[in-house]
Amino acid sequence: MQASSTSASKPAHALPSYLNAHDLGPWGNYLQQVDRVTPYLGSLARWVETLKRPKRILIVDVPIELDNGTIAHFEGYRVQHNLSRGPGKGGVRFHQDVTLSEVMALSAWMSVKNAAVNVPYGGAKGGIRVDPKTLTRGELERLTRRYTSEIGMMIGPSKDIPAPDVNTNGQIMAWMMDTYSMNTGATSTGVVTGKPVDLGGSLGRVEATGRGVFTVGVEAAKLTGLAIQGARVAVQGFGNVGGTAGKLFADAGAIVVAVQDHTGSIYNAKGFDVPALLEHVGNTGGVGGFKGGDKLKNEEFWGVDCDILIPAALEGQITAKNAGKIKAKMVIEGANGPTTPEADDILNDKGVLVLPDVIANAGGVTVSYFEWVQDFSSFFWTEDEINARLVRIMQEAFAGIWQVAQENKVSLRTATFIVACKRILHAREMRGLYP
Ligand SMILES: NC(=O)C1=CN([C@@H]2O[C@H](COP(=O)(O)OP(=O)(O)OC[C@H]3O[C@@H](n4cnc5c(N)ncnc54)[C@H](O)[C@@H]3O)[C@@H](O)[C@H]2O)C=CC1
Ligand SMILES: O=C(O)CCC(=O)C(=O)O
Repeated sequence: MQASSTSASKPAHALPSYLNAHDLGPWGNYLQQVDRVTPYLGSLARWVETLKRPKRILIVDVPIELDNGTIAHFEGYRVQHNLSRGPGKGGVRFHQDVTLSEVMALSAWMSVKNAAVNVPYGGAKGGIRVDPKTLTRGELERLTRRYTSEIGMMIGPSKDIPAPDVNTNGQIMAWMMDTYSMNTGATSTGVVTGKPVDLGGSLGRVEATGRGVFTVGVEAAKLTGLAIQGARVAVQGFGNVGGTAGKLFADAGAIVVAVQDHTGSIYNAKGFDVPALLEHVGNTGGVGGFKGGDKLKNEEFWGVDCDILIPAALEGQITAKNAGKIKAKMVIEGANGPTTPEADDILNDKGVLVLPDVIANAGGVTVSYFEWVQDFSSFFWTEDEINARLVRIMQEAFAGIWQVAQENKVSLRTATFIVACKRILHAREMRGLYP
């Protein structure tokens, strides 16, 4: 039977207007990545629309009293993109530029990442549109607690488990855990991960994302014949992820020649003293003003002569404008979504190997998974055990993705999406649609 003109003009998969546009910043970039994987999904392609719509979006008003007595209102979000493989999992970002499009994309990349390393989670992400550097400690605590109460209906150890992301850390997670526990009447350590070790946190979680970046970098270097000893490394973002990755590469004999963060860009052709740079960042809040190198213009950072480039700051940093300048042989995405689809194509055409976020920065959530498991059993592992398990999971996942990329002659990003999206959609298919 032929479709009627009404049903033909209104396809069953028409997207809600707020999800549709390819120019929706990070969410638009994510949609393009899904379009690229669809031809490789076989019969599961009929479920692909699932990936193009977040399951739940919560927008909350977060009012707090500032120290000066005024009431300030902040916009907060929690998005659960997909829950087919398990509870939602993903960090919380405090940043003045947070938008719904960004949180939607970050939650979707969590779904893909969690499936890529096969941890039993769906994908979620949260954020508050705030510059936390403008708040006092008391204001930050009140903001965190109010936000946690506002999203309380969505989170829980078996529902959705937040964790740290940009500008959030163990202290924020401790306040979130405490607020949720007070509201539910029972201490619930498993409601967030990335907590301080004394509150049910896991050894190794702080360094886990950077360690994962390093691990996949080493694996890819072995496969492509790039020597880590003496390799020149440039890092954008020298916080939790970039700082740890930079240190691990330096410890392995690489030289970190350029670093950029929100306070500026610096360069040292002989390589920075990375522990001294980390100490400077710890004391001053950024790399700007570090004496052990020369100042670099921010736009010059991308053209620095290096072998490995690690974007570890925010989305949309490598674009059609600067991708052509990149000299690195390998880009390891510590950040989520640092490369636009257009830049991806430019790098691919230049023969630059891109290790995509959805596998390269999966070390953090992998150790978050270990933390959650340890919290449930109240039995804690040694740091050596954690690091060994992390490295094994990252190596095995990366080897599988590498093979899929070779077999299908596709980029590592599309290969990671093939592996992950098949797992998500297979779970979706097996669960069925009706309650
Ligand atoms: N913390 C984690 O476990 C994970 C983080 N990620 C991703 O890694 C990236 C960095 O996160 P974290 O290191 O946790 O955050 P962080 O807050 O510790 O560090 C962020 C870094 O980005 C820099 N930055 C901010 N704006 C910048 C700008 N306009 N230009 C250059 N640098 C800028 C900051 O100066 C800082 O060095 C984010 O994309 C995050 O989503 C991914 C997986 C896990
Ligand atoms: O540790 C987690 O649960 C998630 C970390 C995160 O937000 C990410 O991988 O982007």
